[in-house]
Amino acid sequence: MGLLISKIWSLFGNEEHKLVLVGLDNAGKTTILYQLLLGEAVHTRPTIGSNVEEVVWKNLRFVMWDLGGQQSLRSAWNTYYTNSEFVIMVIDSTDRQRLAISREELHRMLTYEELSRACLLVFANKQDVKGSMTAAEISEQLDLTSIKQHPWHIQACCALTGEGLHLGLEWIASRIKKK
Ligand SMILES: Nc1nc2c(ncn2[C@@H]2O[C@H](COP(=O)(O)OP(=O)(O)OP(=O)(O)O)[C@@H](O)[C@H]2O)c(=O)[nH]1
Ligand SMILES: [Mg+2]
Repeated sequence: MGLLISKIWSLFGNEEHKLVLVGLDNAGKTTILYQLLLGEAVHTRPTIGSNVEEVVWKNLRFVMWDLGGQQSLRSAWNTYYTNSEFVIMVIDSTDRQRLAISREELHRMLTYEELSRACLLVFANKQDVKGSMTAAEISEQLDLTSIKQHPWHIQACCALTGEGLHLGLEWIASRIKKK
């Protein structure tokens, strides 16, 4: 009965979906969060701790946790994992040098029991910058095809204009429907 009620409840779009935005410092997580919330690029500062906002899109309600990506803050990411349905990893597509660090952080993160049922969306951000890596290149460097336990998807985007962000949300919505 409880399950039936929650299913009907979700049909009306009243269910909240928890997402965590992770990625190295300067990747563009906070810019993405506020672009989705406000439809504009805001001026950001490095996040110390986290930002949390409710983003309503179509008939879906997301609670988005944007976590600080500086090295000293990454060890605290796991304190946000409980009940997260989606992990959004944001990559600065201009930052070739630190892609290996992103790969390590990503694969370490996916070993957490709290995320065993989570889906992964990777945003290949900063596509407006000339010479930035393509989503295909990033996918290969992050070794995404080795991820078998989590549905995943990579989406090229530009947080400054918002281009690509809603395509990412479309994928998330498609995963919610499959649940
Ligand atoms: N050119 C370009 N710059 C971007 C884009 N997205 C974000 N930026 C810039 O990148 C810088 C860092 O953005 P933030 O959103 O603060 O990065 P963050 O991932 O939240 O960083 P931390 O909070 O330190 O983890 C800012 O100067 C943004 O304006 C993008 O798509 N293109
Ligand atoms: Mg930030």
